[in-house]
Amino acid sequence: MSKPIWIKHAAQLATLASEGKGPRSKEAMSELGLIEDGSMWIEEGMIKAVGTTNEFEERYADRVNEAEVVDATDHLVTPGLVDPHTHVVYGGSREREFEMRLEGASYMDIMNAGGGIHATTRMTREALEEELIEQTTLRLDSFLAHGVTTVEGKSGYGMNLETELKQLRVMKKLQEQHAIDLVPTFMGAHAVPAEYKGREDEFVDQLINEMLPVVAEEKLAEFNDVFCEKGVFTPEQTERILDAGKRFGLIPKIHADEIESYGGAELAAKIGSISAEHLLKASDAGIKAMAKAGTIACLLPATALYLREEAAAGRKMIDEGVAVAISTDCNPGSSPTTSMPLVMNLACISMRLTPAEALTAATYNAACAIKREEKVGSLEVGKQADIVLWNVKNYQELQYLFGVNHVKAVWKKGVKVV
Ligand SMILES: N=CN[C@@H](CCC(=O)O)C(=O)O
Ligand SMILES: [Zn+2]
Repeated sequence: MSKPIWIKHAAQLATLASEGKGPRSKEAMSELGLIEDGSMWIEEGMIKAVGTTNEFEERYADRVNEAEVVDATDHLVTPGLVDPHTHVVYGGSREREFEMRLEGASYMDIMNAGGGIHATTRMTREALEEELIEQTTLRLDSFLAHGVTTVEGKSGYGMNLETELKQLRVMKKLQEQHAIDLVPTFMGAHAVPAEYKGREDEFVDQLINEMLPVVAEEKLAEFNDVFCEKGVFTPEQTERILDAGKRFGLIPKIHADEIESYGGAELAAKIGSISAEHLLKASDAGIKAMAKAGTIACLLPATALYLREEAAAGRKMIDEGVAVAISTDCNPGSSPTTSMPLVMNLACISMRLTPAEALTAATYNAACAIKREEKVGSLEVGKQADIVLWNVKNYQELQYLFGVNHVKAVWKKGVKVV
């Protein structure tokens, strides 16, 4: 049995204590449950107590010798960050497209010419399972180094049964092998594969009748996501796919209104999608509908920056009552990054979230977007000891000193991994 850990004298402990209340919106996004000169007691991978160091000196006076003591003087301590939207399992890379976009080509031009998602699909179909495991492990290591302890991952670079299953099985294996918790999403509807060009509805039928049943039968995914975008899947096709997924117990998510305003936010609200992703071009009516339905907005400011597009209206969404989460969108085309700290910085700079809101969006609300709020996303008794010790004194400094990785140490389920 490992020693208990006592993290003491934290300059600031941002607990995000939420008492299971569910996604935070409006003012609740600013409530970080701060404790100054904070302490935490960790045992068997779980958080056993959270409070001030003063309280702990008395409470644990007779156990201090058995514990490993971590002095967090002058350091901020937060929950492990949660990334609720990634495409982390893929083959190959697309640096040439980066150059092409700088030369003037658009994301959709490249995709329609057989590049983009189609290029990664070809490379992922060709890759051996072991190669995908090796490449994805490096990305997950990098996530951990940036303070991220839980990552959602999507399939969607197969778009045939064989490769979709290969991606999902890679995630299952990595969930067993890697310290990070991986949450799997089926995204067979990421694009219409080249071999189905002009026969889009046939592909939707295949997805519903042949892929979804196997994914569900093998319990390889918890969520079902669709790229609802002009020229990809229509709102009607999206609804059919997500409805079918629901019948197999898969929870809907939608890539909505990324490139054009297409009714994606409205659809997410209408069908009870847990979240809608991107939302760069979401309409005002869509934002209002999401607030009313309690749909979480999963915003991806690094993607907007990388595509040189204006970021989503994060400030407005919060003011309208939408619960906002943020994510890297880690993928080989529109956001090849694993840095959630950078994403928090960008959430402030390009979407005008406050530093406190950005931290909530990257922890508790992110956990809610992947239904992990009972285990991670806040520092509360009974939760997993997923904890980050930062080289800054407070949460404002974390967002202010931007573009730098301030991680000093990371514990995953009570084990020091960084
Ligand atoms: N927009 C759709 N899917 C991904 C990008 C995938 C890719 O370009 O490979 C996204 O969320 O940004
Ligand atoms: Zn995505």
